[in-house]
Amino acid sequence: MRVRGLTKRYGEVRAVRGIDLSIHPGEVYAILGPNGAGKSTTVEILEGYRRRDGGEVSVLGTDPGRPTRRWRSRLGIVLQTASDAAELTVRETVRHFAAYYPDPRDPDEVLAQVGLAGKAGSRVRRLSGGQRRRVDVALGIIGRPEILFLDEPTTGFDPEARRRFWALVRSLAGDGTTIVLTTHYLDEVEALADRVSVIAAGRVVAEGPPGTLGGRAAAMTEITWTEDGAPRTLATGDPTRTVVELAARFGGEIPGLTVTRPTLEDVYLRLIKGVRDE
Ligand SMILES: Nc1ncnc2c1ncn2[C@@H]1O[C@H](COP(=O)(O)OP(=O)(O)OP(=O)(O)O)[C@@H](O)[C@H]1O
Repeated sequence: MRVRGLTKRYGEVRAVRGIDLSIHPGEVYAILGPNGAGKSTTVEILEGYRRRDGGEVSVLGTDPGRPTRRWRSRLGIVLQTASDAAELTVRETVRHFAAYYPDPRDPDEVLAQVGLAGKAGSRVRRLSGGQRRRVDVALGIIGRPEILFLDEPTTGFDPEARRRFWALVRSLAGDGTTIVLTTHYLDEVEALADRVSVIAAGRVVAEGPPGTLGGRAAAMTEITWTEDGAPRTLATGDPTRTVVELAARFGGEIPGLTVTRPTLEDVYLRLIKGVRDE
């Protein structure tokens, strides 16, 4: 999947201002960014649901601006808003959608994968918000997509459902499905993404694996300890040496020692700070 110089405006709003992305087959790729950054617009253009103003886009070798039915059947999409709940049961709904695809997965297997086997006979309308979201995910994967787009997929999930969902994403990626994930949960990015791009004000401000995003691996580590009854803090790019020196000074145990590396959240907040919507 390749995007070069993508632009999109809505009247006066320049929602996407020249985005480049390369997403490799089988990769879990996360897109992070504040509300209104242009993530959904970008993803909807990739999905063939929104027209772009400029730039080049290729998804599975096709320009999403000229989508074909066959091409659409190779994509799985879980939109941000939950699907309308009809009077159908969960199993009926999933079976109904399976019929649209040339080589669908088994509906009951998919329901088990998303943790809805016990609700297969319930009407979708009667499900809780998080359970309905799982129906959306089931519909996203029923067609055995080569690329799965997940737009804030775990909103409303309880912690156990999120973990289960993460395992599902890993297993889909393990089977070779490319996953494009937009989310506001940084732990989700850390748990799942091979690479992440941070979009702010319609541009990519950083890209890389979560562990090294924005120079995270080399960023300053904060070391705190207690000395003469008072807390001490030191920021260092060489934490091991600092700890060794402190240990030598104290002749062993360092009182109250903590070593804190910057979290993905620290790095993310630094990256988007000061990006102006000019
Ligand atoms: N259909 C539309 N008509 C007019 N403006 C729009 C439309 N869709 C989005 N926008 C504007 O474009 C900008 C980018 O919106 P977009 O939905 O792509 O952001 P986002 O990064 O997905 O945000 P969120 O995290 O809130 O989902 C925002 O300023 C938004 O108000």
